[in-house]
Order: sequence, then structure tokens, then C-alpha cells
Amino acid sequence: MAIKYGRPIELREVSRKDGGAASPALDLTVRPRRNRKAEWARRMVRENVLTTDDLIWPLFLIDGHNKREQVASMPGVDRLSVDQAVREAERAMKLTIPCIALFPYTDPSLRDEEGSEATNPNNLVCQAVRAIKKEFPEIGILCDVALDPFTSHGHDGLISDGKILNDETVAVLVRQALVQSEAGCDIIAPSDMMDGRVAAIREGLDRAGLLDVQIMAYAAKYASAFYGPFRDAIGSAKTLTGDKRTYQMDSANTDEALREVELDIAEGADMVMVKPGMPYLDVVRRVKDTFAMPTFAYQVSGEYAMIAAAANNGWLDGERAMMESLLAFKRAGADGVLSYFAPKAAEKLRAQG
Ligand SMILES: NCc1[nH]cc(CCC(=O)O)c1CC(=O)O
Ligand SMILES: [Mg+2]
Repeated sequence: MAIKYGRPIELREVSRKDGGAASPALDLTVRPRRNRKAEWARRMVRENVLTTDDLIWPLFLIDGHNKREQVASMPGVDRLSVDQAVREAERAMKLTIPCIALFPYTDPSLRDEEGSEATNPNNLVCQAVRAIKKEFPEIGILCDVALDPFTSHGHDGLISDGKILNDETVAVLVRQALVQSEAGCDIIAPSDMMDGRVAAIREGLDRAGLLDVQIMAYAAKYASAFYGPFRDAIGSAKTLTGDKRTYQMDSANTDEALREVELDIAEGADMVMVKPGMPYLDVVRRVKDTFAMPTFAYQVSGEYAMIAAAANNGWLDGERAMMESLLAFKRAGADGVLSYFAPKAAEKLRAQG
């Protein structure tokens, strides 16, 4: 049958025997709206679904006890002392969120040129990992590997003459990954974008007998304006000198993202990540289609802040925008999303049953 946008040609005579005069109906065989006529019908044809298993919840840490400190540019997000982080880990577990991610606000007195606090086995992140694992060993913990929460200049690596040193930085990152893993971290997530760090970290972990520690590589991480609120949260916004364009990717590129991902897989990444999220869903789709790897996206602080701020102003329905944005990652092919909305979204998903 020759069907092209309407009734098959062969049937046209019959359908139009009234000459089309009496009825204002269009001559349509196919009406896509039929499948959208009711909620039950929409549920039948729904292609993607968001569940609590898709969520990774990033938490910010701060020194102290029984302390929660609001992050001004991320309404609804707090920096947490270790005991409070343990409570939130429990909340995550009850909400069946499989994994949390930890990011420290390092006391300025502990920051230096080399980010030496990053390799202190008793730093804030390691303390939190141990405390959470002690009470709730069954929740997954992901730790970021990069020097920016620890350096006085706010960069992810070591600097000499204004240049970010690659190979020297990688050596420090391996030690950072080791102290975090020895504290009990389950997933090491290098976010630094140095070349060769995944291979070096894998080798370091294996040599230390930490064969089961996974690596989720921030493989395609772009130099983005959307990290602004995160840098407030970890206290590197004011100190950061210059930008990160010599190591993070140019937002104009996607072929380059595929090459970065390919390298990280070859170097031993168990999972790969694209970051930021919403403005880079095309990259998520290409990465998933090309490599068929467990693929994650990071809905970053700026994306969270945009939705939260607009919602707080009454400019959009915050809950609906949150759920729509998270589902978009699934549609783009992501297996999961790091999102500051994780607990709120999980509560909503569980209320829906
Ligand atoms: N390397 C550190 C790191 N790890 C995660 C983020 C951003 C997360 C967010 O914006 O939510 C950053 C910031 C940066 O690269 O400057
Ligand atoms: Mg790389």
C-alpha cells in the first residue's frame, strides 16, 4: 500500500464518498495522538523509565561535628560534617539509591600548591568513607580523584610556570586513589582529565591488591561554565587562577570525546562518564552507541542551580523539571546520572510506587 502521511491512496475514494463537505475531519489514517489519549495508554508505549537504581548522589563534606552549612548557589544542598554524611548515606540506602559520591570542602589552612592533603590517609574524604562504610557497608561509595579541592590555586593538577604538569600530577593522583581505596571507597572516579591517569591508577590499585575497586572515568569532561556552584561548594571558586581549558575539553567537540572515551576504556575504565549532562546529551548518545559501555552523565551543579533557582522563583514547576531532566539522560542512553536531585527524585519515584 502506498502510505504517505494519510490514508492509503487505494482507500481514498471510499473514505471521501461524502465529498468531504459534511465533515471537518482531516483525511488521516495515522493519528499518533491515539496512543496518548490516557495515562494508561501512555504507560503502555513508554520507551524509557527512570528508577532509583539510575541515581548517584553527590555529597559535600566539611570539617566539624553535627554541622550542615548551606551552599548559597545550590539551594537545598548543604556541606555536611562526617556524622551528617553518615545520616545522609542511611537516607540514600533507605531510598534505594545504590551509590553516593563524596566531595570535600578542605579547610583553607590545609590547601597548598601541591594539594598534599589529597594523599593524607586521614583527610576528610577518607574519614567519611570509613565512617559510612562502618555503619552501612552495603551502600556504594564513589570518590573523585583530582587535586582541586586541595590546591591553593584551585587547579586539578600540579603547576609549574603556569602550566599544569601531566605526568607529575598522575603520580599524585595514583596515591590519592590508593588512600581513598584503602579507606574503603568502591569506585574511583578520576575527574582531572590528565592523560594516562586511568592506566596508572589501575596499575596502582592492582599492585596494592585492590582488584575489586572500580574505575568510573570522567572520560569526556568539558571545560564548562556550569561547574560554578560546585566550585563555591568546595571553596575553589575564589582561588582558581585562570581556567581549565588546557586539560578539560573544548565544548565544540564530539569526535574528540569518542577518542578520550576509547583511551580510558583501553586503559581499564569499568565505566565512563560524560560531563556536564544536559547540554551534552548528544555526546552521551554517541558514546553509548559507539562503545556499549556502562555510561554515566553528571548533571552538574550549574544545571541543578538553574532548575532550583527558576523553581524557587515560581518560574517553572521544579519537580516536573527535575524528573523530565533526569529521564532525558535515560533517553540519551545513559545508564545512570550523578545528580544533586537524587534524594528528591528518589522520594518521588518511591511515592509513585
Ligand atoms: N575536578 C573536580 C570536579 N569534580 C566534579 C566537578 C564539577 C561538578 C559540578 O559542577 O557539579 C569538578 C569541578 C571542576 O572540574 O572544576
Ligand atoms: Mg583522557
